[in-house]
Amino acid sequence: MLDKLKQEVYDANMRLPQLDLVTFTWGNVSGIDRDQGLFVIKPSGVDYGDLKPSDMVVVNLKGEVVEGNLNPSSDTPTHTVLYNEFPTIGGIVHTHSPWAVSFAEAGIDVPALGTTHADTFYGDVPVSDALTQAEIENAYEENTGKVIVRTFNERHLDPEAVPAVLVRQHGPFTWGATPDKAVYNAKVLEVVAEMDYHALQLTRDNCRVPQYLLDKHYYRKHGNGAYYGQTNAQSQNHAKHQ
Ligand SMILES: O=C(CO)[C@@H](O)[C@@H](O)COP(=O)(O)O
Repeated sequence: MLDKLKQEVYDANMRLPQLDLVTFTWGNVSGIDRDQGLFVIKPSGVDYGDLKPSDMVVVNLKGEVVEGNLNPSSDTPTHTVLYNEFPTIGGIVHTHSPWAVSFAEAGIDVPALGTTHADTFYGDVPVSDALTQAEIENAYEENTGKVIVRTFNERHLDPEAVPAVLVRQHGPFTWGATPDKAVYNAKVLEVVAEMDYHALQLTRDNCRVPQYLLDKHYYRKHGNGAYYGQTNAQSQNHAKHQ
């Protein structure tokens, strides 16, 4: 079942250690088949070096395992909430990448300070509220998803325009149209978090990007007016002549 998606999610999971986004077994990637209402996620606690595509666990949108011999990621309830509440996303990543986690632990948004940020995130990457003791002691991972959704609703954020969040005292979740895009967004978040940390060490002045620069860089790569990179035809033609 869903062998192609399992391979895609496996490949995306393997990019986490390749991109230095995870230590040990921390982190996980999932991907969804919206037509079937099923998603595929990394099994819990399995070392990336021991992982196989057939180890991926298939889960429905109620969070129930429908196929797989291994336990799904402990964060499966969080992914379940996000797939239900953010209907356009196709893949989700959770990591403990250190620069993003530093902002999550400090309770600080990753601010939009430059074009590197603006190319991927249309504004600050928000930090959520801390989960309450009750939210932690009961249905913790599901409540983690609910706190993420609450953060976006309360701050009137579009999850497509800002495909990332910092769960306070925990770490980043990112998402995208595909598992691979969610991994890309996770790496960009880690890189801009490190850049922001240093910029904020160098100056206490307001060094946020102005709206017009944010617009230029974000919409240059996203939306109908996007013109960054190559058209599909140009890319296919280029690939043919490799
Ligand atoms: O956040 C944490 C641990 O704090 C988990 O996401 C991480 O260890 C990965 O757990 P899984 O192996 O996916 O169950």
